[in-house]
Amino acid sequence: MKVALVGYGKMGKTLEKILVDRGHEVVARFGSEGTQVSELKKADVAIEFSVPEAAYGNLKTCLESGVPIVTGTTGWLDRYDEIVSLCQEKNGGLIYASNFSLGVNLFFALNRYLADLMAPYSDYNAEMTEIHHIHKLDAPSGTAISLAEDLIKGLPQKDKWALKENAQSDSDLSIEAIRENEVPGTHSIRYSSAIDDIEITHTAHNRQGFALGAVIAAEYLNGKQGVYSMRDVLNLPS
Ligand SMILES: NC(=O)C1=CN([C@@H]2O[C@H](COP(=O)(O)OP(=O)(O)OC[C@H]3O[C@@H](n4cnc5c(N)ncnc54)[C@H](OP(=O)(O)O)[C@@H]3O)[C@@H](O)[C@H]2O)C=CC1
Ligand SMILES: O=C(O)C1=N[C@H](C(=O)O)C[C@H](O)C1
Repeated sequence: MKVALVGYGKMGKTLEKILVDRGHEVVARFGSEGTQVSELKKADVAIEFSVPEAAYGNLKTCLESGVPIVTGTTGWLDRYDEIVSLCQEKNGGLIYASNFSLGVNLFFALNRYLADLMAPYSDYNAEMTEIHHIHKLDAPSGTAISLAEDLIKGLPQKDKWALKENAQSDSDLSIEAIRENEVPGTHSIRYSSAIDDIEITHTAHNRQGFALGAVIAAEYLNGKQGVYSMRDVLNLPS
């Protein structure tokens, strides 16, 4: 598979190693100078990990150039529906995931299960903490938002999420976003009562899992049209 890397920072470089190990060829690399359509078109699939303000434009260019795209950039999701419509209009291919690692996708399922289990027990209050490296531009993380949206669907006590400093009522799911050293990504969900706490945590040790998952997603998308998720790629139950 010929791959264009749109965004060639920490993730782009980790992706390149995994792509080469799996027998793929990186035919183009783009950074903050932006994409070049003639180079982009050499790829079977583009993998986009850039910055929140550039993601929408990059995805639009890929879809308009007929290049299917796997994107993991976070912080641009207010425009997700526009990109899905463009993908459908162009008969393109798209996979977005706030987190591509197998471990986090299993953790998503565990979070949904736990929220359903806790729904009748209003003595427990749910809260979330995410910890990332100091270079991260967005807060809360895309993964925390995915976890929060799933939790709110299952737990009647919460109706929206808010960063801890903005949380106003008991029905807000508080998300504490901590920025610390070079932490790759840690997410915890805690149910606290006066009697005890129940807590689940996913800790990434490095970026390998994110990058491997994105490469597996690109292998899945190659030659397909449509909008897919990591649940499709990993064949996980909905
Ligand atoms: N979904 C997931 O599983 C994961 C998602 N992420 C997300 O991926 C994104 C990137 O993370 P990371 O690699 O750590 O970040 P980095 O800051 O290390 O890299 C970002 C890269 O994007 C480039 N860039 C800036 N503007 C553009 C543009 N207009 N077009 C193309 N590239 C551009 C930068 O270029 P230059 O070097 O020239 O400045 C840089 O190389 C973040 O949003 C992060 O949250 C991260 C890990 C996992
Ligand atoms: O910026 C990062 O590094 C990460 N971003 C993603 C997110 O916002 O959830 C995924 C992972 O946690 C690492």
